[in-house]
Amino acid sequence: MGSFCDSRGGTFTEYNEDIKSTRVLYSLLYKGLRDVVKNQVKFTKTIYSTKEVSEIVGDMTQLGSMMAGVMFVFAIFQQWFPEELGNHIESYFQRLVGFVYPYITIIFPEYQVDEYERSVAYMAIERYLSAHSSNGAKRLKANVFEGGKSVFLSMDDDEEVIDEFKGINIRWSSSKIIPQQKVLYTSHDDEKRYFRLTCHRKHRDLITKHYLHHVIDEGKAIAAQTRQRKLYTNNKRNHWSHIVFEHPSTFDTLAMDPKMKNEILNDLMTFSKSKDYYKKVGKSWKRGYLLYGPPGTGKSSMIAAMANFLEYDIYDLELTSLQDNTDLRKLLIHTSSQSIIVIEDIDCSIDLTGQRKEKKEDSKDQDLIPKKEKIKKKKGNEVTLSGLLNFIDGLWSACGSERLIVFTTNHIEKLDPALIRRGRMDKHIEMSYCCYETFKVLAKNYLDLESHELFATISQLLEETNMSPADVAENLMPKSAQENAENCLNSLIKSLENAKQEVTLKAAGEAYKMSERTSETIQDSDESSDAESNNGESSDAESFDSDH
Ligand SMILES: Nc1ncnc2c1ncn2[C@@H]1O[C@H](COP(=O)(O)OP(=O)(O)OP(=O)(O)O)[C@@H](O)[C@H]1O
Ligand SMILES: [Mg+2]
Repeated sequence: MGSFCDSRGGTFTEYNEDIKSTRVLYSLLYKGLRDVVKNQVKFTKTIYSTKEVSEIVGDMTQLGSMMAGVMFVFAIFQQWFPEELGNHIESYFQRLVGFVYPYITIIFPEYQVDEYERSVAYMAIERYLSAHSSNGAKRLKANVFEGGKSVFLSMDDDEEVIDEFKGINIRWSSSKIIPQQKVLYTSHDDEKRYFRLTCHRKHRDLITKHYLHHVIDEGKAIAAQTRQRKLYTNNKRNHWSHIVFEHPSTFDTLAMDPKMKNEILNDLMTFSKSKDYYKKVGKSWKRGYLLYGPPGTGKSSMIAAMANFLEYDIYDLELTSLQDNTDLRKLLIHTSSQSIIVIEDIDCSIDLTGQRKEKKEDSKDQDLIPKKEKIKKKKGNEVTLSGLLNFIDGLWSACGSERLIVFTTNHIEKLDPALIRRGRMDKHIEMSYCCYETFKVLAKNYLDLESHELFATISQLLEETNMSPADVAENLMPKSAQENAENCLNSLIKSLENAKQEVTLKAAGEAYKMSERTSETIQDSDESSDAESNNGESSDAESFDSDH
């Protein structure tokens, strides 16, 4: 703590002992300040004479008391003055200002009224200003992407820049409104940002008819070029939080049957170009994919490959953290177009497996079954099947466009038919165990091998075992710099032989159990037939006796 000399030579620490209350502190500080100013500060040369300094201090005191008086009157005025009268006076005042003030201002809020999504205009202006005039701004905000490779600079709050368009100067400023209600802290979601455009009113037409379109079109073009794809996930406050999405999986690295791969690529390509077609047939522009198959067969990798192929964002929806269907709808509204909404392992997300009452065989349409019933809930989870069905294919599915909805599961048999019927899950894709075609793609990707004498053995073994592409990939990955392609192929053959042995043992075990069961049944049936025959003999003897 710095020491502070006053006329009595005391130091700041002495003030410490006397402090009783803030009032005392203020008067001490005021006295200290007056002493310092009056007695001329020791380490600066004399600027004013003592007489002048005391005049200044005197004026300052008068000024201070005058300001206090004005503040007091203003507070009373604000408190008691009738509001509507105040509004009238204010509107007349605004008009008066309008006559003398030659500029117009246009405000662009970050969120439109009652909108969940950021306004397109705001985002386009943000992009435009960051590219065009952020070099004029003195305070900038930096968003770093791709691990620092790309930095997006935008104007900081309360900053101002001048843009020039067809010879006229347009002033842009950015600001934010802090919520009125007293909150402990304002999170990002509470602050409402806006851009303000100011220009001379004689350029009104040029601005509204040409300049704004130019800004928004150019901002969208810049956004498309520098688009950072994002991976979103729903957080505890039922908002989407995101990270930059960078996943290496593509359809080239995805090992699967080439015919099936092409079919999926064509399906995706057709979907992304069918905006008018979906409009013509009256369907919302979305498509459902159900990826099912054993663990480690590439379902999640397929989703990443789809997103990279279409350049879509991914919304990874964790159903278990939702409270109810409203949360589900709210999240859906917040998703942007050109995105994939993913629910992984849908069979164990919430209890959707067979929670419907046993259906009578003759029930015509699955959808007639009452969907309102609540599913046995995990603690606090009120998301219902009907909520999910509407999410996929109901009225709510129409909000937003160009969107894929992807479910993955290891157990398709557990899922409710209504959930995966066409129109909801339009395309069902089975990701299966590794076959020879899949193996060849993995060998090419992992070992740069297109053929090898060991391939024939591997092909034979793959037919006799069920090994997932994940396990095959693990074997093909060199574990040290010394391991070459042949070592990896041999390690794969070894694993396949072990898997084959397990399959044989398992089959043998099943066969043994089966034979056990049959011999037991044979034994039982022998015993029962013996018993029957004994019964038969005794009853014959009885009847013989009675006849004779
Ligand atoms: N068909 C495949 N082609 C290429 N790599 C694959 C394939 N299947 C699995 N893999 C590899 O195995 C790992 C696991 O794959 P992935 O996560 O996609 O499996 P999954 O089907 O989603 O499994 P789970 O059902 O357990 O979620 C990934 O690192 C991926 O590289
Ligand atoms: Mg997965």
